[in-house]
Amino acid sequence: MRSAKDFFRPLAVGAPAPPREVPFRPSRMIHFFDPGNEKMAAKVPALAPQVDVLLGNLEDAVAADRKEAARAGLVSVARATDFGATQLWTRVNSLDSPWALDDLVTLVTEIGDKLDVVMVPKVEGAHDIHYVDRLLAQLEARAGLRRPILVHAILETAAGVAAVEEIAAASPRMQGISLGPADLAASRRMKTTRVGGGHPGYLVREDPPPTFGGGTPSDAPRVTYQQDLWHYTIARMVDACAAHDILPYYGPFGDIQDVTACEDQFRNAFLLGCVGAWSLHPVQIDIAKRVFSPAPEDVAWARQVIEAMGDGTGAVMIDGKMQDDATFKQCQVVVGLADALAERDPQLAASYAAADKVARR
Ligand SMILES: CC(=O)SCCNC(=O)CCNC(=O)[C@H](O)C(C)(C)COP(=O)(O)OP(=O)(O)OC[C@H]1O[C@@H](n2cnc3c(N)ncnc32)[C@H](O)[C@@H]1OP(=O)(O)O
Ligand SMILES: O=CC(=O)O
Ligand SMILES: [Mg+2]
Repeated sequence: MRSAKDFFRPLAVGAPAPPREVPFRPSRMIHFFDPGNEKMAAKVPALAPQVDVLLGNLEDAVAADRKEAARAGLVSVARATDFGATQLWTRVNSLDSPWALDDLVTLVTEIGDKLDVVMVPKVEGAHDIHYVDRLLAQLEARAGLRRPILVHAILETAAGVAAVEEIAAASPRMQGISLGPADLAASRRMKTTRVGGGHPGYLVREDPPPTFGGGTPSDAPRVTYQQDLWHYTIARMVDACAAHDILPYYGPFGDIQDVTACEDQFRNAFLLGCVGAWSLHPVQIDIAKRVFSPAPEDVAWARQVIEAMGDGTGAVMIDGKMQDDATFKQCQVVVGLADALAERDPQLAASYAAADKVARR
């Protein structure tokens, strides 16, 4: 067992020191592109200023005979592009595939200085993170990197969900976790055929009207409510991430044309504590930006509560609602996120300032 003191020592001689905390950088959308698809890769320089994170995907959705081309494509697009403040991530192939080792060796060696985060799919337990952790340290030392590359796990196997707390705690490199609803559905043997979102068959139905005195049951229609297939897993992932000070994300929403349901899925994740989601297609970028930035009127309200609460203790009434230490802390979360995002997004900063002005009238 590693001692607590070892935790922050490099795992290879000459590797950079592991991070002590996850630096806050906006990551409202992790935008996926296939670096082996020349048309898509050509859009990367123009996409960079529009997104928080660009992710060169090497795993699922890249055909087996295109794996090498995707890896080589990512090396050339990373070398040729100035990403500015936008983060560059990659999703490597899963650790049980024949490509994962070459993905890590090539990418850290060739473009390690540009890579912020490596997303690891199908993580089943802390042992998977330990493997990547040590390998990254060796490769960083060999490449002479000064900054450690962070690790992001996808929660998309039943074993991974059962071990989510130990995965979150497995390394100081852990940056966050994304829900992978498509693979998770397969791993759990769910009977869906979708990438995220709900299912009309997963519902509750209101009771039939009571038949007092043994009358004939009514055949009047009964309202049904579609339920959220992902609530349990997202909530569990959020708790594991919050407990270990790393960041939770919703993953992919595959029905690209259903922008309304995509927005709903993203918003549910945001309200439950997630900081971002994946965008698979350009149309999902603005949805994520809108949803994962606190709404200007909510920020203005939160500032009002913080101001009224003074040192954050006690209780006050605002507009008929009781506020106390706990709502003060919730409001600090909202304002803290808004301020951090506004620092890098002038348009958002302006909309927060405008809402604040209206609220103070
Ligand atoms: C379960 C999981 O693992 S999810 C993660 C893995 N999946 C992915 O990464 C999928 C990424 N996305 C894609 O591959 C594509 O968006 C697809 C296949 C879903 C749809 O692609 P298309 O059929 O080309 O979509 P569409 O015709 O609407 O594209 C419009 C334009 O946007 C471009 N585009 C589409 N997706 C992207 C993207 N992710 N990034 C950049 N540009 C894109 C297309 O190249 C096209 O460009 P053009 O107008 O110059 O021709
Ligand atoms: O990789 C993502 C998923 O949903 O599977
Ligand atoms: Mg998957």
